[in-house]
Amino acid sequence: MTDRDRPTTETVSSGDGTTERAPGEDDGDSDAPVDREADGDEPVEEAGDPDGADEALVVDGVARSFGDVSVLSSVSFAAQRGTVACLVGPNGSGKTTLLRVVAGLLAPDAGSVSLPAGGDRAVGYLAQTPAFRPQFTLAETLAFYGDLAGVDAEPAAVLERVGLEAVADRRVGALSGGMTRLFGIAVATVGDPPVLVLDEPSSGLDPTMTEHVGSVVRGLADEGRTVLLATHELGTVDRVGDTVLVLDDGAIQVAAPPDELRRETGSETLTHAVNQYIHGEDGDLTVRAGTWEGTDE
Ligand SMILES: Nc1ncnc2c1ncn2[C@@H]1O[C@H](COP(=O)(O)OP(=O)(O)OP(=O)(O)O)[C@@H](O)[C@H]1O
Repeated sequence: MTDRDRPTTETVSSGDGTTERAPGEDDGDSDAPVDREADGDEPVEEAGDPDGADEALVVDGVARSFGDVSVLSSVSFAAQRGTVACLVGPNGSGKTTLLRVVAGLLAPDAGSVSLPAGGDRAVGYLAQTPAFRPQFTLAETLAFYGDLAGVDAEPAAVLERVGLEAVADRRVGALSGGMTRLFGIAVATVGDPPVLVLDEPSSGLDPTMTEHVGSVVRGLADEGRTVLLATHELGTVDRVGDTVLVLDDGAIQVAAPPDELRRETGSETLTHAVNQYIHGEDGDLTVRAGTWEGTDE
């Protein structure tokens, strides 16, 4: 039995005003790996239901506000081991907020997140705009994040996961945009967490690199990890996603495989299908003009 097979879960309960917990978090978009176990301030529960062991990630009734603005009112879903769950929704619908709650960077006001306890870390996180020190090499950067998380960084193995093993000694500042994003994914896998949370891993990349990043993400899931990613690229969702989670109005409006969404809505494109679940501000089931950027390209 591997670490990942262990039928234990870590449950992060509702926030009730507790502080945010990520080491090194600064402006709310830190790419620092999360080390829940080293924090030692979160309850860890044994899973009561071994039959549910395939449900690697369970989000139950998560709510989160900023001041008097409610962003997430009640978000619930489960994701299985070895799958890619794609979180889509209009700009400002709360995707990043939800990912940060799942990654343990932001405490929920209510609800819970359950993660498998296998591996040295429960969850790895790629921020929407990861920032690395440009003068450090990839290997040095991985060692830094390994130290931060209290795990063996294993630079060679980690870089091999994303196909960057040949450039371990290159400075991060000399990487292309696509390679930097791949490196960010690699950093998220330090400590081999069973759950990866990736915020728009291929936004702004050219089509070839977008496809490559998608393949890397798919491969990470096929090895048994659970991937939760936020994206506006519905082509990527179609290629690599097992489940589409449509977030709008503070809740998951639908959770289903891409094909099923198209079938259920009688849609030819995934964009059209997803839009059927997004509420306009006037309550119509239409896309909010100017805020939905989903494409099927
Ligand atoms: N730290 C914060 N303080 C106050 N408001 C915040 C904070 N973080 C996010 N918000 C607000 O929460 C809402 C949701 O933001 P979030 O970034 O989660 O949306 P998103 O779906 O990821 O957007 P996008 O698709 O544009 O990346 C926005 O109105 C945003 O302004």
